[in-house]
Amino acid sequence: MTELTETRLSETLAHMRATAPLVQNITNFVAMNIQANVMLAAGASPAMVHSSAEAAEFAGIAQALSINIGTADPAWSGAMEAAATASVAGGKPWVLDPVAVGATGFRRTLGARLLALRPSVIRGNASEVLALAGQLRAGRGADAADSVAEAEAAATRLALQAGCTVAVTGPVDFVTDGHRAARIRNGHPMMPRVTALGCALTGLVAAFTVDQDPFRATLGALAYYGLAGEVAGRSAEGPGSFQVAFLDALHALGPNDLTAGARIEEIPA
Ligand SMILES: Nc1ncnc2c1ncn2[C@@H]1O[C@H](COP(=O)(O)OP(=O)(O)OP(=O)(O)O)[C@@H](O)[C@H]1O
Ligand SMILES: Cc1ncsc1CCO
Ligand SMILES: [Mg+2]
Repeated sequence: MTELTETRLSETLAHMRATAPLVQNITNFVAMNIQANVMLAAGASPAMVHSSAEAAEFAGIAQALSINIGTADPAWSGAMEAAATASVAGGKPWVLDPVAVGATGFRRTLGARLLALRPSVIRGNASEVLALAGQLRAGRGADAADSVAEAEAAATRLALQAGCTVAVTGPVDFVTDGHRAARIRNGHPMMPRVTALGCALTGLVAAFTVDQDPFRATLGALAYYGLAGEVAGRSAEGPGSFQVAFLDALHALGPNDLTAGARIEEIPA
């Protein structure tokens, strides 16, 4: 049994639930509420702490950190860098969500500065991963304008250059640490119709990385998330009821459901 079988990946959810990790999130104004609710429904303990007065200090307390540049400004960017630095100094994982990183000079500079602070995982859509890897892409604001397949090579290069795991999400997700790679075929087309579900996933990935191999933890988090989307999609009548059903599904699903429902395609090295 390889380390990427559905059964082994379901252990990453069991571990996250048993740990209920305290995760600091420096996220955007749009995502704050849904991200905290997603993380609570999944079994993690989120704290939204972004002030430069306390972000670095709190990173010393939290078990993991997620940083999202969706609505960053110069006051926040200093807190982001200080928190990431403290997290790395404490030997803890941190996860970067480079929202619309190709859109403006401010985002490109901030993205590069955060990348230099050695995230454990980068989670973005195809346009964001292409832009962060140096292939300039505007995306459409926070939404992807490129396919996941187009970003796979850039993701692999970025993972090797930055020494981290890179997750590209979309209709099919791609995850690599530069040496191992896999695709995840779970998910539902309603997911990009609800704002900030990608941002919320980034916080969840941070929770999964606590005391777990970042590559396997990311795969487990993405398969679980996509499966919850499938369950929600069965009863939802539109984006509004989907969001409610999605939180319920995150709460209801367990490791055995992941073993039964995860659709992972391991890509030979
Ligand atoms: N068309 C789709 N079909 C199935 N699942 C999808 C689809 N698009 C996105 N997803 C899933 O939605 C989740 C969020 O990924 P997405 O790529 O939409 O993030 P994002 O673009 O960063 O979102 P946001 O910026 O709004 O937070 C992932 O679990 C992904 O697998
Ligand atoms: C819509 C939006 N704008 C800035 S951040 C954000 C949330 C999705 O990334
Ligand atoms: Mg996003």
